[in-house]
Amino acid sequence: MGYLRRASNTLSLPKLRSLSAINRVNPVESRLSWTQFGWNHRAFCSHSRQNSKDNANSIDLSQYPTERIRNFSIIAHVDHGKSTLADRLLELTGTIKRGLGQPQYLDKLQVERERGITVKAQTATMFYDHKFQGANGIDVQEPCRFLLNLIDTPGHVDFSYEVSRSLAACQGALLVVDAAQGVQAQTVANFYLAFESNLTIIPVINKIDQPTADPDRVKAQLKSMFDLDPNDALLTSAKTGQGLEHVLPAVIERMPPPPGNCNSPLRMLLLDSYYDEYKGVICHVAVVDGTLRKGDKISSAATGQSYEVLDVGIMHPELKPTGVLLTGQVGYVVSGMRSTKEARVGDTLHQSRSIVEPLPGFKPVKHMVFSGVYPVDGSDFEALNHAIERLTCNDASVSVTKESSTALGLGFRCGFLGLLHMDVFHQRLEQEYGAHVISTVPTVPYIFEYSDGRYVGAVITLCSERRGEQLEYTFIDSQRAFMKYRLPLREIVVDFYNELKSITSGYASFDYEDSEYQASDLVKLDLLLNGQPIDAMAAIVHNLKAQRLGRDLVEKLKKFIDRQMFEITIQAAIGSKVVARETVSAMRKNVLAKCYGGDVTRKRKLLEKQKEGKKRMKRVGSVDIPQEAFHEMLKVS
Ligand SMILES: Nc1nc2c(ncn2[C@@H]2O[C@H](COP(=O)(O)OP(=O)(O)OP(=O)(O)O)[C@@H](O)[C@H]2O)c(=O)[nH]1
Repeated sequence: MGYLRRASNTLSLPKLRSLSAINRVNPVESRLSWTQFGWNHRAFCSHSRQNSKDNANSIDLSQYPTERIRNFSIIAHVDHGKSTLADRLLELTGTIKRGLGQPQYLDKLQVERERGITVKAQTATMFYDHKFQGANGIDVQEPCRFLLNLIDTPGHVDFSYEVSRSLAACQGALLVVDAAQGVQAQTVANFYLAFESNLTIIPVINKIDQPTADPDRVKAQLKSMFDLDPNDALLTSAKTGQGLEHVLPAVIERMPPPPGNCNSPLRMLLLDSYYDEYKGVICHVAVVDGTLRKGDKISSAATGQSYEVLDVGIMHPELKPTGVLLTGQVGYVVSGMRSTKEARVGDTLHQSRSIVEPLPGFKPVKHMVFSGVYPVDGSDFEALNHAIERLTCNDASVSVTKESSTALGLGFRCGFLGLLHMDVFHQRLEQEYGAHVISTVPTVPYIFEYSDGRYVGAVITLCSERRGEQLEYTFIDSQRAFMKYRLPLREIVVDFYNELKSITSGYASFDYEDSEYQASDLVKLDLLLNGQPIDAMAAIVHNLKAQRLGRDLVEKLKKFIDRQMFEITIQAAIGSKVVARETVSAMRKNVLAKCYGGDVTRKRKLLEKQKEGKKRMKRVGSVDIPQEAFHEMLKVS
């Protein structure tokens, strides 16, 4: 027999074989000190004296120094029997009474019971009497009582974040595998989570009562896939109780006690939290170093906020106040946190008076699915806000940001670990908080890459349109390019900078210095109103651009000139050659207004007279050009 314990995160599986051999120590000399606990192929243990008489009110945690504590998780693929096994262990230790407890006691949420799956990791503290025996069956010592913290974890991949957080509080894990189904996808994923967390892994082949059970095949799989010694596997049936008596002794003998220094200043890892109507935010914590007592002043390393410890205790399996939590123990703390935002999962809590190095915390969550959540009735937005805040206190793996939709009004954009996680979140919102929501079609995150990749393409186009000559083009780094151009000054003075900023979303910066005069094919472009040149609007332009510019100028000027009693022609010309022309038509005075009926020749006479008058005005008339027209004309380049 042996156990698998990883010494470093970089260790490869084949190397583990020799490591497990190194870790085997002679058990005969063992006393109550983990460093002396050993393991022998023939060693066995006296199993439980049940502790059903354990009186919660008299729990004295000072009886349990770290060497008498074991923190372990149960991990497995979906439905391989974790929760059932957890129930049996709670019964075996008298933590819950047989038959009186509901099946899957630790699956407390309605959604868990309805769906028959675990979605929240749950912790329960058990007490168990154990005595070590030597190879010859002689007791090595008197039985002594151990404090065991069991964490039941979800099996579905969507909730693996719960598993990884739970493992942070453990030193060992029971890897449960269905004796008929063998190793499955989540068995592998969870094994590696535990392996990378440096945990001692004990394989438990469960459901051996099934007719199709084939424990030998599963043992071979465990050996070939994880290099776990087949002799280490425990064979159990959580249904019939077969083999269960070996589970807790194996936990005590093979798993190490929590590390940590009881004389160091307090450091606690915030594992989970939830909101209780009466007590406020209840935090689940693992005390890594030092001691926590009711009445202590503690601070959060993340927010710097301070709190007074109002209540402290263990989950046995319901909240049991103990007034203290010692190094290595897992329990709950009520500290008057008002908002769930204050209880940050992965945060380090410490005594306010001491300065400590924060614990590493947890890896950030990677959201895979996003969906909008809106109240069915828009006026319920605040109530939904409240419900989501409460629920995310208990499910830190959901990301929430406010958003608004034209059709649905104010709501939230939530990120989930998968579709089942999203579904469970919606169901919990409804069942636990009575919130009726509309959720939008789930979507996954995308990264957009614009087809031209960078802004440089647009900048090159702009510069060549402005008759630029490229002198230099280099990349400063993967994000930034440097370009040097020789550009005609006329092309950049007016709006080049604005255009550059606009096509690069403001990222490009621009500087220029004077270069010497250059020979160029230039012409003078005149603007004429009714044949008369307007000096102030004449421009020197490049010959190739003259016609287009002429057209632009003429069209633009037309917009600024009001209609008058005579027709106005606007022309652009290079010398005597007109390159563009527009006409502002005349306003027509109704000279026939007073002619009711009457002779048609009289009407014609009046119209002819009007035409003559207009010709005269056109010749002598002057056109008003507003000041802004001059300004705007400059912008046409
Ligand atoms: N025959 C047999 N059935 C078992 C045994 N252990 C558990 N089951 C059944 O297997 C099913 C799944 O058990 P659970 O304990 O809910 O499995 P789980 O691994 O906690 O499931 P998730 O929390 O969803 O991952 C239930 O119907 C149990 O009654 C066993 O030893 N033998």
